[in-house]
Amino acid sequence: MEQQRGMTHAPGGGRAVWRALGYLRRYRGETVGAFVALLLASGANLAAPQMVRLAVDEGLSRGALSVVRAAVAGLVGIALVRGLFNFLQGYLAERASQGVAFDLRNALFARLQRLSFSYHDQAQTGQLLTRLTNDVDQVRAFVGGGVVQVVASLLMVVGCSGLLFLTHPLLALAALGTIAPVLWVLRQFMGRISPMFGKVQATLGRLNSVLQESLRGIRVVRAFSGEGREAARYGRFNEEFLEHNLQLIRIISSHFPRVGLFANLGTWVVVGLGGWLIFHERLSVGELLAFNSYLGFLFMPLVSLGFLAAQMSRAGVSAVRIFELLDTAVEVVDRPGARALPALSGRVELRDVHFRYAGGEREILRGVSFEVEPGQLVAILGTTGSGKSTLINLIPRFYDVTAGAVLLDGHDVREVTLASLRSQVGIVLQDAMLFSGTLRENIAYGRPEATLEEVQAAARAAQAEEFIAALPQGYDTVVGERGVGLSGGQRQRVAIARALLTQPRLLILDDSTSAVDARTEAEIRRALDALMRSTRSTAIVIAQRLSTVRDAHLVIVLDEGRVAAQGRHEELLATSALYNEILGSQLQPDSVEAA
Ligand SMILES: Nc1ncnc2c1ncn2[C@@H]1O[C@H](COP(=O)(O)OP(=O)(O)OP(=O)(O)O)[C@@H](O)[C@H]1O
Repeated sequence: MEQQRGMTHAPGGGRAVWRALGYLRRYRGETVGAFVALLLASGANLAAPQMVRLAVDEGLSRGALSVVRAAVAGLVGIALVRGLFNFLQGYLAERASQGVAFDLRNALFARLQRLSFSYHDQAQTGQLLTRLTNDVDQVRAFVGGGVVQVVASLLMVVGCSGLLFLTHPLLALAALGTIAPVLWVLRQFMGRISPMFGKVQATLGRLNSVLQESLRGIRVVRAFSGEGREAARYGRFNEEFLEHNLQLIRIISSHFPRVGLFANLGTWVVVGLGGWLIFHERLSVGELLAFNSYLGFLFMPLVSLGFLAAQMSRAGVSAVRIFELLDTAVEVVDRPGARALPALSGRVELRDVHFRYAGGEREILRGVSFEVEPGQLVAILGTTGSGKSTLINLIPRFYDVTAGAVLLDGHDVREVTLASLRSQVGIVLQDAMLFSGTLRENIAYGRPEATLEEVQAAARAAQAEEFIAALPQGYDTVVGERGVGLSGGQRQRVAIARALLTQPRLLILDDSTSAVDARTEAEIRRALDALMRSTRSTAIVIAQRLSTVRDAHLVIVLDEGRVAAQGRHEELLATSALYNEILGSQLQPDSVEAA
């Protein structure tokens, strides 16, 4: 889906560029400054041929050396002014466009942080990275510098044409006639180049996706000797990327010589018709020189308008991709008038909950209902794919129910603010994701202001203190990306400490203890029990161990999205065949529980 979207040839590219230009508003000073500087530089450019005309017509042909000297001095002055204003123009325009890129990147990042899980489920990370880096860069290249040049080039075209007419109307008419084919070539060029840009960006996105995926899964790749296959997959997209870029180059390089050819046409007309006019004394040599310079000046902005048009169409494609992301609706948001969830006591109720993933055919949860009192431990059990993870994702509103309701202390989670909801729910997910940084920073992720003592207390409760203390740098140990350098069990205990530090009234654990050995698991369980007793937190745990279901106040048995049975362990043992089956096949006995 992402790919198809990327492939389309940027409908609304113009509108998107226009919208990107709106970001210049914050850099109005720089933009206007660059524009004025460019106008002055162009003015200086236009004045130069007049100096040449003066030197030839008034100086050389009349033997007035002083006029020639003055004209040369004028040319030097013009060159200096032009240099200064060109510098200012370049500098200010770049400041403005860098500012726009800065704002776009921040806006995109903020949007990605807020977008719902349902979006991230489908989006390819590589495509998103490309939008934040390369697409922003394409827009940056045009906005600012490009737009100033477009306006200046248009003014230059008008100014030069005016001066040509002033110099000699007939010659001007003839010379301008040669521009028509140039415009025709540029039009053709535009039509062919802009769809190509869309393809290039989409291919780059796919290339980055393959790269990102195979780096993330490098262990799996090695384990299955998939290096060759991955290289081939990358190679395929890389080849496609190269091919699209080459096509781009072919379009560019086959069109510009034609522009040059037609530009020569103008010179032929000037030399031929101009020479005839001089011969018949209707034009001076100086005027012809000035005329030829202006004609040259006219082609410069025309050709650069061609380049700019290409750049603009490229920026348009990228801007569409950027705004598409910025405009993606965040599905899970605070409702208007949502109020903060008061301090929870920890009662949880699911009332006839139905759920279907966005675009999914099947209902994953079909009328799930249960109630949990504050401080209780709930164990969720079920066949694989029965919807256990999905169910616990609905409590902190990672997704919204399709029908029914999730209530905390009687408040529908959709009626309260997300911040107040999630700050009171502690979650340990299957993938104990850590960030590059110190262990202390990782544990304090949910409460960065926590003191070292608080961090230590959380680590102690999560049975992580011992291994952290054994590290040379202790809590200041820097863990790599995704917690590289720690074992799976260590990572999970850090993740548990992270959840505990926020002192949640409701704790949710998804398979959190599956990556630790039985002894550690027993220790963690004891720590959690102690914690739940002391804080009276409610805990909802996807059960992996017999001890969990035995201690649970309530066991929920899920089967294909329905609650097949619920009750205490002993009751279910006696009444539910499915429960007995799952106990036998899935749960690990607590051989070391007593140890
Ligand atoms: N993000 C998603 N988008 C679409 N469908 C999904 C998504 N996540 C899970 N599913 C589907 O929902 C169903 C339930 O998945 P879920 O992960 O909740 O089951 P589970 O009981 O936790 O399974 P397991 O015990 O194997 O982890 C599965 O059929 C799965 O294919």
